[in-house]
Amino acid sequence: MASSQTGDASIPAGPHQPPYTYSANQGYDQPAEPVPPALRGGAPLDGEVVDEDDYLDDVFDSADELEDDVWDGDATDLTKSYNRQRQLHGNSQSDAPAPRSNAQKPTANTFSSIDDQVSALSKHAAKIRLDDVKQSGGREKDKADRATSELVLDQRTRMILLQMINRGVVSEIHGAISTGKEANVYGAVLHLEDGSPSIQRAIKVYKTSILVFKDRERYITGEHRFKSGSEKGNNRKMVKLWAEKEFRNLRRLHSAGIACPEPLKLKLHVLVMEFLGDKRGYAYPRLRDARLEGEDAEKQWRDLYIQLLGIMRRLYQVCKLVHADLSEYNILYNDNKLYIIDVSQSVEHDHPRALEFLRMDIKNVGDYFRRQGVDTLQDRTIFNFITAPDGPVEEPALSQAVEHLYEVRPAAAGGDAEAAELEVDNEVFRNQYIPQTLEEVYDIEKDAQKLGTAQGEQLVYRNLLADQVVLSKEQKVEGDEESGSSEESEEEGASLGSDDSEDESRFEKGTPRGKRFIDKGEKKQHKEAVKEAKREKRKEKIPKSLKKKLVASSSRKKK
Ligand SMILES: Nc1ncnc2c1ncn2[C@@H]1O[C@H](COP(=O)(O)OP(=O)(O)OP(=O)(O)O)[C@@H](O)[C@H]1O
Ligand SMILES: [Mg+2]
Repeated sequence: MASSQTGDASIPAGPHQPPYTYSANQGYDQPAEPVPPALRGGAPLDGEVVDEDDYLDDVFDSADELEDDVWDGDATDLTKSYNRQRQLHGNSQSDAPAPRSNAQKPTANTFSSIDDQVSALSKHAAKIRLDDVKQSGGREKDKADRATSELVLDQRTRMILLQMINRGVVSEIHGAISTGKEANVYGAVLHLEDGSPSIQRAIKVYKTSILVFKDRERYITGEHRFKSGSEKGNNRKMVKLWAEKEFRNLRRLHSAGIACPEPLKLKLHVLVMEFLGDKRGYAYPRLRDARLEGEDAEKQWRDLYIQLLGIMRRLYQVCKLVHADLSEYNILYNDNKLYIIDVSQSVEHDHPRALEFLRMDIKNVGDYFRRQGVDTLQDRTIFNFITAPDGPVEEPALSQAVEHLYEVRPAAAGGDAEAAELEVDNEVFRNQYIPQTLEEVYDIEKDAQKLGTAQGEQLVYRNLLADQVVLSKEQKVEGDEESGSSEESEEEGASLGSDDSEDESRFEKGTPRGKRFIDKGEKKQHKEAVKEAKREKRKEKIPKSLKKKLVASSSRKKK
């Protein structure tokens, strides 16, 4: 039981307990502060099983932290960061003598023990004020007076938050913007030294409870970034991966210019990101709670719908992601603009179930906007719009392309009949077969021949067939024959920590070679040759585990 951590006796005894605490840049200037109960007493929540030995180890290990590039220069310079924080939060109010400065550059190891680090952080304890809740008008009132138990942090989380304060990522943490099954989101603020206006931030804390991860399985199975499998059964590791996934996905969205919170800092299961809301700390409403006012509300809804379809295409084509939980709950709204959030479950577009998730996203979006009175397009039309390799990925061309879809859609009967027709087609589309793997698509060569005919139009995944799957595979093999070097693109094992760019080139459209049109016998022969070539290649292949080790040993470098 972790509560045993309250008593000193339960903490594995160090070789020697110094009477004074040494803190970086402060020297042995103060007797070790007793750790307030608020810090030491917090039992792990969520039914987490605790291994006492390493309960806080990873919190104080900076090896696996992620930050956005913006923070790189700053936050890795601990001296600078520490001094800044000391000025900001530390000793200005206390009567203690000015701390001695230390010319040596401190590192994480400067601290003599985790215990000391805990004490050192305790001075920030008062800056976490979770009962200070800001609620924007649209949200349900009952959420405002949440049970305090929901707001109690387990000790690891509290330590991470204190560390974030200590490092100047945020200065204070306020109440929860949202408490959910899987995560709580807190509002935070960063006060700046130069007196410029404070910056609001949002902190998403993933819960480590076992129950809530049940339905995560389907997103993970087939996701190569989770391939190692060893994570299964270890909640803390899973949650960490989950947070990391959200961080990386947000980074992809952000760099693709899709409106979303900019990810700033990640430590284990705690993610600090840009706050989407006003200067006073009120978060933008979810699209679900958005109130569009004015006489042109109808047009505003339609514009938002078109904006969202553009975002979905951009997400798919540029970020190579499917959101996989897109709905009015995971989109924030402000001033005619939509912000995409909650991308921890988003999958790569080559995830075995990516197309299924995309279809589900399209349904949710369509259903919601229809309820707002928007004349929506058919699910099938949108699916094709999003997955078609050709076409724009930038505004305003994206919106124009959607407008074009309205223009060219078959004339419908109008009124109820039209609605019924749309309903039927959507229903058919939603039940249509979507291959689970792209291999399945490749095998169905007959489908390739259907393309360009009326039958081909009915294929849900025709855009993938057209010149991505069939051609890219053949091209790849041809490339192999020429250069003998593209084995890498066959690799699925891009680890979670690796750059995904290699992956993303996989579906890039190349120049068509017309292989689909050669005669059947020749095609079969070609296929055999390809298989043989692959077999040969495999013999020389370095095992993935070895490769990883080699890469790790030659390029392991912390950010
Ligand atoms: N960057 C942000 N700025 C402002 N508000 C945010 C931000 N991120 C999240 N929120 C608020 O927190 C809520 C929950 O966030 P999110 O959807 O990411 O969590 P979640 O994974 O759905 O959590 P759960 O499933 O446990 O409810 C959002 O609906 C939004 O109101
Ligand atoms: Mg959500």
